[in-house]
Parts: sequence; C-alpha cells; structure tokens
Amino acid sequence: MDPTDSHDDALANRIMRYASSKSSDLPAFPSDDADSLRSDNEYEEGDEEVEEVEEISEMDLLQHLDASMPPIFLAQELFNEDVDSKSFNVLTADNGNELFHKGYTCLEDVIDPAMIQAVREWGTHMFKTGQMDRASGKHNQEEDPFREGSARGDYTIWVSPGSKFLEQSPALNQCVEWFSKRLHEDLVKLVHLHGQAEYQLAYYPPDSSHYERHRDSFPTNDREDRDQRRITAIVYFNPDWKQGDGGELRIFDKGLGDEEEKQIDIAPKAGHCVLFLSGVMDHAVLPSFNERIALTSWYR
Ligand SMILES: O=C(O)CCC(=O)C(=O)O
Ligand SMILES: [Fe+2]
Repeated sequence: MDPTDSHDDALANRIMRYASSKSSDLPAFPSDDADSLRSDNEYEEGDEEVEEVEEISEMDLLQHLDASMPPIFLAQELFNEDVDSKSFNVLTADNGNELFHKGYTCLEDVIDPAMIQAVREWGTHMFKTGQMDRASGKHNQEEDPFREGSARGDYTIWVSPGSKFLEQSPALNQCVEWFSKRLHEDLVKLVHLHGQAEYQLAYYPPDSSHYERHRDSFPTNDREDRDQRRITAIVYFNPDWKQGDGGELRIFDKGLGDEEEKQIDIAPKAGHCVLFLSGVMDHAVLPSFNERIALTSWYR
C-alpha cells in the first residue's frame, strides 16, 4: 500500500474528528462509539502510523492542506459575483479587491476617538477587576487540543449583541454595532456568509504578552459549511501606540505558487481595522510592551 494513502486517510479522519469535536450539531463520529472500537490487543504493529498521526499539530495539518491547494483559491470561490461596491457602507472597492486577491485589507479611522478612549478605559477596568478570562488555559485547551496553552497571553470576554457587557459600556455597544451592522452588511454582499458572527474583546497586558502564529479556521470552498469562520475583522483601541510598544499584528503572506512568504506587520493603532480571510492567512500578535486592546469579530 502506498504509505501516503494511509497517511492521507488518517489525516482525513483527524480532520473529521477535529471538526466534529468543534461542532455540537454534527452527528457523533462513528469511531467515537466505544462498541465499534477495537480493544488494545487488537492493534497490530502496522497500526503504529495511526499513533504517529495523532501527534499532528494544527499547523502541520494546515500545511498539508495548503500543499494540495493554495487556501486563497478555495476562499475565492466563496466570493459573490457582480458586487456593487458603490452600495458599501464602510468598505471601498479596493478593500474588496485586496481581500479577494491578497486575502487581507485595512481600513483607517473606523471608530470615533472619544469612543476609542471609552472602550479602552472600560476594557482596562474589566481586566484590572479580574472580569476577563485568560484566553489560554485548561478550558481553552480542551476546546482546541492542538494549540499550546502558552500560545497566547491575552485576556478576553465575549461581547456578542445581547451580552450584559454591552449594557455596561454604550461605547463598546456602538463598536459592536459597527461590526454587526455596517461592516457585516458589506461583507454579506462581498462573500457568501450565513449570518453568524462572534465578537470578542481582548486585553494584552504589557508584559510581552503575544499570540503565536495560528490560523482562525480551516480553509473551505463549501458554501454550506457553517462551521468554519470565513472573515476575521479586528479593530484596535490603542490611542498612543508608538514604535517600540510592540503588539503588531503579523500577517504571513504566502503569495501564490512558489513566491517567498512575506511578513506584513500592522501597528495596532487606534481606530485601524484589519480584515482577512480566516481560513487563509496565518497571523500572530508580536510581544506587546504596552496595554493593548482589540475587538475581534469572526463572520461565518
Ligand atoms: O489582536 C489581534 O491583532 C489578533 C488576534 C487574533 O489573532 C485572534 O484573536 O485570533
Ligand atoms: Fe487569530
């Protein structure tokens, strides 16, 4: 048997297990049924390679998937045709083109400075009073077994519409509305989305906290797929950011074909908004030496 075949089969199994562990409405994975599993002494020497594949990290898995098809080509299949950019609320035609061709794009000054200050103060207060959760840790590790517990040093809260936190901070509520209404309406015109979105406020303490290279979802071209995030949008609340404060968002731009990977560092300046294709762009947050606050939304 060609060893790559069994590797691929095991990999496909791994992806299915991962996908089913992430989604509550998928049917149970057949081999999760204890009765259908072989007992330990039914495993033979030839089964060892399955054990090896169990060790595969999320990044290895993504590299393997990328090698068979550049993820941007898959994501491009989800873009709508004949988009009328004149009808956008906040995006420009250039933003749409960049998102399609490069996988990421930036907007400036999307939030009013007074609101930025108010959200920053509220976020800092929430952190200092112990009301934000460390994003890494046991709970997160169970949800996402591939990722190292030390991969991220930020503290987060979910702030989806209806959350009690949005009643506490009218400024944050307005920011979430910008994401959930103005930006979401544009993105629905540009890309095939199902309408679900998640919003998270993150606080990075000034102790060189960072977030290691990762991707926010698996690449997909399946219009019916509701599990994978499609677009990530982040806006920053750091009014006095200066060179040396760190905390830049690093985007790893693989280009197409044999092009060399480029690293694009984006300063987390107040009111700047970065958008990228969640299943396409690897990214990281560089060590931050000043308090760093960001609001992220993921659209499916
Ligand atoms: O805050 C940022 O710039 C990126 C955060 C991020 O990558 C994430 O939360 O998945
Ligand atoms: Fe991310």
